[in-house]
Amino acid sequence: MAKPVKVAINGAAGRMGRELVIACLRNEALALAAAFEAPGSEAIGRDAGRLAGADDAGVAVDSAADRGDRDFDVLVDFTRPAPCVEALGDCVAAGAAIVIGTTGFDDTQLERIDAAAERIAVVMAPNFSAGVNLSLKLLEMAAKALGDSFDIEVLEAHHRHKVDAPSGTALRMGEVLAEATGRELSDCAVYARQGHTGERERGTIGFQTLRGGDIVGEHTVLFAGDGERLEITHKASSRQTFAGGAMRAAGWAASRPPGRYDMNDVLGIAERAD
Ligand SMILES: NC(=O)C1=CN([C@@H]2O[C@H](COP(=O)(O)OP(=O)(O)OC[C@H]3O[C@@H](n4cnc5c(N)ncnc54)[C@H](OP(=O)(O)O)[C@@H]3O)[C@@H](O)[C@H]2O)C=CC1
Ligand SMILES: O=C(O)C1=N[C@H](C(=O)O)C[C@H](O)C1
Repeated sequence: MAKPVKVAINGAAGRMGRELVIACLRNEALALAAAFEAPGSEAIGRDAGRLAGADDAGVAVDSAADRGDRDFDVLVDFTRPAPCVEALGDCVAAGAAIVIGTTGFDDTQLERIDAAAERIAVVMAPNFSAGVNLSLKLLEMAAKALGDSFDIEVLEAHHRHKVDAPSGTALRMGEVLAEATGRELSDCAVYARQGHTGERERGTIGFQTLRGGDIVGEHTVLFAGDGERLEITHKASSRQTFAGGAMRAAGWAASRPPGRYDMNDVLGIAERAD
């Protein structure tokens, strides 16, 4: 049997971090090798499995400042843009791959990720669920088929703790929709409406953001035409769907050459639908 892939989890005490620890412990092809938290976090020193509500994992949470001293094949990061970018240097130095689930990066941070992908395998996706990644293909097909006679709106809803808006998934959906209809998202996105807005401008893609309670993550793309409308919806009801997908990506990434990959590469549905 092949040796298990050594996985480290950055942000191990977070909402996703705890789910990632559980998903890693459940996956026989993977071994939890390390877990990191922000320097000064009260989670440091605690067992990562216990912290996640599972059995003892035999892995104590370390400070991210000590990451360079630990041995792992893949780092899985669901934190914030700044700590994620900070972790890239350690991954490059160790020759380890990175799986990035964090969302909300600015252009400079994205350039740092692209630069790291020249040295190591980087799998980055704003959503690691199989359903959302399949929906990106469906959206591409629908946008191409319906053309600009249908108005497109992207609606997303998340829990009250989410700090970035629109969600990374909604923005990715917007990019796919814009590309499928020969546009740049930056030229056609409308992120807010208030007051006397005038009529809806043809060819724009609107985004609506809802925040509240414990909503795990819901996305709907509305294609509104004359006399009919099509809605494509994905609803996540458990963070394990993201965590399981991220662990699948970690196992896949460990043996990949340097490059920037996404979840459709992992799932083997990377070709664009024509
Ligand atoms: N791609 C996908 O499928 C999904 C992506 N996400 C994304 O994942 C990210 C995290 O979401 P969520 O788990 O809800 O957020 P949380 O705030 O619950 O978790 C983030 C964790 O990262 C920790 N952290 C902060 N700084 C560092 C550091 N320097 N080193 C290591 N860890 C650090 C935080 O610690 P502290 O609280 O002490 O600051 C916290 O424990 C978000 O960007 C979200 O959009 C979420 C779900 C699915
Ligand atoms: O912050 C979250 O929780 C989520 N974030 C991701 C995003 O921004 O798209 C994915 C998921 O919907 C949950």
